[in-house]
Amino acid sequence: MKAMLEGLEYAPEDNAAATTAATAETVGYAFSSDHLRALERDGYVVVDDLISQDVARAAAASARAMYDRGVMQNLRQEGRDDDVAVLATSSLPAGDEFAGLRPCVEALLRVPDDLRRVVARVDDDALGADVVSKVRACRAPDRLMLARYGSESCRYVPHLDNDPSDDANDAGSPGLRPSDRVFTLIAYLNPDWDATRGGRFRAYRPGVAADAASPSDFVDIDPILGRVVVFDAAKLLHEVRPSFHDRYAVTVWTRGAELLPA
Ligand SMILES: O=C(O)CCC(=O)C(=O)O
Ligand SMILES: [Fe+2]
Repeated sequence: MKAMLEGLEYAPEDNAAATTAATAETVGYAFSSDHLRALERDGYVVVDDLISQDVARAAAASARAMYDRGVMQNLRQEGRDDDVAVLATSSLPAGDEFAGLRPCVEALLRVPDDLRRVVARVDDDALGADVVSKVRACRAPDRLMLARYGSESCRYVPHLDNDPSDDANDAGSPGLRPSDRVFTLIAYLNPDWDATRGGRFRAYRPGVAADAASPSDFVDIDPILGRVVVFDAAKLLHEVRPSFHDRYAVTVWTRGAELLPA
């Protein structure tokens, strides 16, 4: 197992700027000011062209291999049924069967720099102060989470990823606490997903309580291959609806700049 988890020597903080610069010529930037306006207005934005289908497919195969190897575990947290593996971005699992994760993770780790580029290009007045300050503050983290929801109606009840009213919000080491989360980035890794499989990501409108919500109070998003959802970790109430098929995703929580090592 140790050999399997050996590092790939990928340093996200250094690498983010370099890889963004290197790929900008060929792939362009995934985010525009419209994405940031949606993020501000709705608390979330869906981006379908950040990760190519090939990259997502390779990541999906590696995620499945991780599960098959028994690396993912249920956290026994009330309200969530997923099995997860928390991985250091600097030491993604080595070996061919896991290599597919890396390009997908790299794409997610570039997002903070990409968002800052958008903010730098756009007039501040055109964007809200809250989203601008969060984009300026957010940084690529040094951990990511791989999650699998099984087919037995596995779900995650409505919650905030950064919830000050939760006793556990400040638990953990600096940089890894829920309270450190700024934006949540989730890449879905599910080829051939269709509505009969359930497992939708439900995003509630701002200010709505989940137990009093009517259908016009939320949007359901299919976890299709290569789709990325970006949302405000402290603002967007969300859930995973019961899933009737294996459902994989990789999650990155961008964190505040003040938490970066000097
Ligand atoms: O996989 C998803 O769609 C969301 C999962 C989630 O909300 C979480 O892990 O906090
Ligand atoms: Fe969540």
